[in-house]
Amino acid sequence: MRFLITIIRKYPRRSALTLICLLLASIAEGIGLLMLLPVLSVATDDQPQGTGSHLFGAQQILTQALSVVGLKPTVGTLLTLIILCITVKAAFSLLAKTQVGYTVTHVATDLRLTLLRTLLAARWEYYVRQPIGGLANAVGTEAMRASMAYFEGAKAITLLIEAIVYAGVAFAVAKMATFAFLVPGILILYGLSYLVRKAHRAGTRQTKLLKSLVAGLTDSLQSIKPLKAMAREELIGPSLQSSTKRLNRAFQREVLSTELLSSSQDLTLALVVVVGLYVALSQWKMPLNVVMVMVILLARMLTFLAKMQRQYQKARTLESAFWSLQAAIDGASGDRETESGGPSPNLEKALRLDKVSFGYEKYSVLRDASLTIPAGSFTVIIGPSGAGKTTVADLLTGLLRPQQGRVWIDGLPLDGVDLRQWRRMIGYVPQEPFLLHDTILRNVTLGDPELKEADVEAALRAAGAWDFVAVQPFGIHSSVGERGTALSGGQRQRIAIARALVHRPKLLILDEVTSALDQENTATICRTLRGLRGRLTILAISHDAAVVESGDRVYRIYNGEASLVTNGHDPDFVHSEPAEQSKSKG
Ligand SMILES: Nc1ncnc2c1ncn2[C@@H]1O[C@H](COP(=O)(O)OP(=O)(O)OP(=O)(O)O)[C@@H](O)[C@H]1O
Repeated sequence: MRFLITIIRKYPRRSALTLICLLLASIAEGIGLLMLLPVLSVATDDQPQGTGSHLFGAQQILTQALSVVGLKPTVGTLLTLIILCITVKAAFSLLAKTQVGYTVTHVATDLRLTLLRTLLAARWEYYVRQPIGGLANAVGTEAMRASMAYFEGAKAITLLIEAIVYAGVAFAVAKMATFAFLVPGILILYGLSYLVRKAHRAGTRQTKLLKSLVAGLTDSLQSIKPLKAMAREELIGPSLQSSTKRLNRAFQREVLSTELLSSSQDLTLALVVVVGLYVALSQWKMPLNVVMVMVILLARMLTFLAKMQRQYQKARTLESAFWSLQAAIDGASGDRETESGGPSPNLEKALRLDKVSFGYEKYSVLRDASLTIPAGSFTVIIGPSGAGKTTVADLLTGLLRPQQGRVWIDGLPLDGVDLRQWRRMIGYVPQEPFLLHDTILRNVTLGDPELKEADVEAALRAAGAWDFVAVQPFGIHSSVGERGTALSGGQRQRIAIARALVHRPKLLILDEVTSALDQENTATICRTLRGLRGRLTILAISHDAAVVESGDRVYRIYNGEASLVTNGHDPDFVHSEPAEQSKSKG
């Protein structure tokens, strides 16, 4: 199984230790079982009759081995040795199982950590294409199922080793009988392997359905408020219910395959044992003590093989979760953001878009667009909806890369600077600010331990948020609720502005931040922004006349181009803004 080999390769030392322990445990068990032969011989006084006897080979080796260490093969000695073997087997089994258990937790944890690491290192375009619920499902459910697949697979290997050791011991006692049991047993298991494939297909289906169900549910719950307000929540019900029912059918198919395999094995392998017993006693006239030992050995060997097949079936059912998660990791690492590792920019002169062209697939958004944002200025970008204003901001932060042209920070091209350092200088407030289900304090600091409560208060005051924060039951320690639903839209926006300001950025980007604010709060924000002018560079995307009037440079994005509007204080310009949709086909 490819996925087991992949995991074994990933943890070579632990896997080797597990395999060695399993082998030693099985050998100890095999020796213990082999000692049953002389015990039975001594107890029944049925001594081997020369080299032709079934018992002779194995028993003679044992007797000789005992005499080497000065032991006589009495019942007492042999039983003591059997107990010793069982103890050794238990000790090695414990060690092996502990290693398997540790590896299981490592598999889940390492897969989660790898996915999280690659996700955080991925480019912005990657997230745009991903259903977020699918990624959450990968970190939660798929990592768990993948580690369980390894657990079941490791158990299958354990059982296979035990079956091989039993077969070896049985071979040492009676070759023909072992062969006669083994061949039909293996053929039967091979015949039943179609049930393993069926379970695998059911497991693959479950993995796909679980992913789409969680992705669908996450999407729906994120937009539950308008759906409930319009009494449309039942519209999302049918698709989620249908996925749940299909998932149930996939589970049923798995249960059916599992139970069919188990029952078919019980029936057919019991037949093999009964027929074998009959042939050994009546046809081959084997001595009773040999037959007793052989029945123990071969029945257990077949049981191990049957159990091994059932464990393998479980591993195959869960395996698809591992590949699905691995595909998510590969996808994210394929879209890894490249780090140029260049110099840190400073933004002392200007930020420039120089003849930049950018488009999404067939849509051309910007064509040869150029604009300059002088350091310390308050620049406003206006333009019709869909013109490409947010795209300009994304190009400046390096979230998107120009298909033609360049972005410059002073004299440095953006693709040649240390991108992380550049972004650390930016305070960004998106059009739809997100809040964590946490306190106001944590929403502002995002857990940055260097930020003190005094910094947070100052940022909240600058964002015009202090008035409402101060009257919250626990002040900055009050919770904002799920995605900030305990606050009004305008309050959420001001918390997001405080978050952007708290680390004292060099460039502040505000994307329609006053859209949910009343005149008074808009005026507060504008006052704050005017006060900040000169100390940092501000880029505001806005349709709001108050913001436009506060800016000292205004650019209009229209028809893929950026044109400098001479004066942001000219109210006529705002009102004469073209209303047409500017999205143009490339
Ligand atoms: N990930 C994407 N994939 C495909 N097209 C996109 C994507 N993001 C944006 N677009 C398209 O690019 C164009 C510019 O989008 P952008 O968000 O920059 O516009 P905008 O001027 O900020 O609009 P608004 O004022 O409505 O926010 C739009 O036509 C939009 O549909």
